Amino acid sequence: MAAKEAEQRPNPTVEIKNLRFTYPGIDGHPPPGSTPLIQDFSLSLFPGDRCLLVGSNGAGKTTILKILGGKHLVEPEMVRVLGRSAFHDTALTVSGDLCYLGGEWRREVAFAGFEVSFQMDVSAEKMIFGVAGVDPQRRDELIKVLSVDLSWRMHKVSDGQRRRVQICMGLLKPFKVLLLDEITVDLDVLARADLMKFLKKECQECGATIIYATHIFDGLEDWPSYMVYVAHGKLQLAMPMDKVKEMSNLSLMRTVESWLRKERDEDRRKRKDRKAKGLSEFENQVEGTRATGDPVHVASRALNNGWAGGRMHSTIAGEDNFFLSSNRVLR
Ligand SMILES: Nc1ncnc2c1ncn2[C@@H]1O[C@H](COP(=O)(O)OP(=O)(O)OP(=O)(O)O)[C@@H](O)[C@H]1O
Repeated sequence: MAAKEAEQRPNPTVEIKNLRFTYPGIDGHPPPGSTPLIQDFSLSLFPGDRCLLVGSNGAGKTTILKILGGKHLVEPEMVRVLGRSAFHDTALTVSGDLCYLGGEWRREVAFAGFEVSFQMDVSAEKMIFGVAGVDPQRRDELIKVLSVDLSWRMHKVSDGQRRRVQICMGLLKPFKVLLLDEITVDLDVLARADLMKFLKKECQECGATIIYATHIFDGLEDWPSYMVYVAHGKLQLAMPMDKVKEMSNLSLMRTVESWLRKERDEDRRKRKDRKAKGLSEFENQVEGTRATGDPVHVASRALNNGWAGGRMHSTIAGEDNFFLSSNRVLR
């Protein structure tokens, strides 16, 4: 009976097993004596899951999404997306099956593949219809969902209007796994609600899996089917939304707020204890960087501890990085 049930269960679309990840220092290697930023992180998600990824600033959400999006190198068995290694199997992203819309995308989609800036004197129509191989029905639906006016000139629109065009373009190709790193910041309440409704439908009707990292919980009460809470690069909680609701009778925002408050109080207490013992207040500080190494993995530098020459983009915020940016969302 159990075997039959296991047989009927779909394969996970996202599978993370004991993930460890360390950002390299300036020499391309983790600073000696440091500890991994992401540790002991395991998670399985299935077709149809709408996962909300929450955690305080610096918890590791973006890092996890980028690893899933194949932007950082990790051991292939640690992260599987649609049964494949996102970093090694570039066909996953090229086909559109795996789609990452996050910080880099916000800056780069402006010219990546289209060779035009999102702030050029070009119409929204030209931008959107310039994407080849798209189902016209899906395109029409997205234009409607995001209320894009095709006559908008991209150099004259507001940040939110530009964002709508950008999101529309990002979603034109159907995806099986979508990774969203807070892309709705500039959207008005209506645009955001309609977009989240569209994304929910993609999961329910097409079996897509979405992981959405956000700090904005307005109107999200009934959106997620699954919650993941991460703190200091470690998984604190991963459970279906029904279970979260059983655990807490507070609103989604208040629930998350209570977790973060508890985490902050605990951090403060630890810092106070360390200070009282004459130790440095902050743990894991190596040469002023939070990017820390793993002595065990130093031996396996073939995997480069996350550094992928030529593929890992700079995440250093600065004017130079935003020259052709579609907006000014700095991370
Ligand atoms: N390229 C990098 N090199 C070294 N450390 C980095 C790099 N990018 C991020 N970090 C560090 O990794 C930690 C996790 O960052 P990450 O961006 O994943 O957090 P986050 O949970 O997405 O935060 P936020 O909610 O503020 O977006 C932070 O302490 C950050 O300083």
